[in-house]
Amino acid sequence: MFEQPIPTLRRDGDTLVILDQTALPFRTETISLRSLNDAAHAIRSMQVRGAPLIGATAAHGVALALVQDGAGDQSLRHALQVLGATRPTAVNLHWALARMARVLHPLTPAARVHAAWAEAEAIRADDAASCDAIGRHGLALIAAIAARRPGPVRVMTHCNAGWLATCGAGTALAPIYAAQAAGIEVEVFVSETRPRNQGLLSAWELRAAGVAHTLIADNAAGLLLMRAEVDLVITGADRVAANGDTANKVGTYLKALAARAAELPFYIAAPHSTLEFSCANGASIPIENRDAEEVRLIRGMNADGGDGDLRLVPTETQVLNPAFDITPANLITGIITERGTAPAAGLAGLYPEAV
Ligand SMILES: CSC[C@H]1O[C@H](OP(=O)(O)O)[C@H](O)[C@@H]1O
Repeated sequence: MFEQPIPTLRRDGDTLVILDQTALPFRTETISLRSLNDAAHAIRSMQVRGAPLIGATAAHGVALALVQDGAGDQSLRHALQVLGATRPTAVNLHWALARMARVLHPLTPAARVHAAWAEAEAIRADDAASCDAIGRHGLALIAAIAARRPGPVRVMTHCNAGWLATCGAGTALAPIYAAQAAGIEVEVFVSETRPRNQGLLSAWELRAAGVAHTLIADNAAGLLLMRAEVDLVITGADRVAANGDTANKVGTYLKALAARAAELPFYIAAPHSTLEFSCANGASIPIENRDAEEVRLIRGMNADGGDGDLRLVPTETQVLNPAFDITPANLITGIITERGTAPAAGLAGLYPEAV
């Protein structure tokens, strides 16, 4: 089982300790969440981010709410509503809250607090196990490339779908860590991923793990793919529809288009909590529009090592800031899940009980 260098989330009595991802990669800081509002803010502000981690945090947020506000029906309904409204695209959030509701609604208030912590922990453990399995299945793809020719296997990714985005090894980066453990040489091309630059989190992760990586501007990805300087692309996902259409960090679609034009394989890595079989296709996946200031500003480190925001344009500048886009199934070579890798349109074969 992959061990996170720093737990992305950890229960401590009646608090939830999270790694503050708005401080990374410049500062490593944790925050103790004590209430429903603390948990909701942590998700909305992206102190915790990444589809699986958002779900696990929301699940623990329900437990925090029942401890602080009581475990009656109204308190439970309020907690589910507040947490469910934090971010719309990552289905993991709604999957986790629905699972908490199924467990908690039938119980008496007196039994709910213990059950909430237990179910939230089960969601955390489930995700960690899923990440490890995704790593094993994704390793097979990397090993097949390594067997064909000498030299490092060159993987491009997008955003951060590493251990920081989950309760375990990550999704898109889990096969990278599995390949490293198996002694297979890999090199990762990491896109900065404007505007929140989650690619810097992947660079931080990979540097700490000793995995060779190269940071590129988002707009450089097309040239590397066109030149076949990449062997395969693996990204994470926030929601996979029944037909394989996939929502992921904005910019994923452009990489999928460029990979297809270069006839290179493009994979999505996603656990079952990211798959929504009741969602027919990508057209019905809600796309989160985030605050315009995320685009108008950029965070960095100044000469004396402090970090802060720099303004790129005046506040009067009009901005559109969709946080995700949709990659159609026909551009996706396969989806790597904890049950194996399937063609994007063939997920039902891995989850017959879900359809
Ligand atoms: C395994 S993380 C999946 C997904 O979540 C990230 O979104 P955000 O950083 O806005 O929470 C990104 O889309 C990752 O690919």
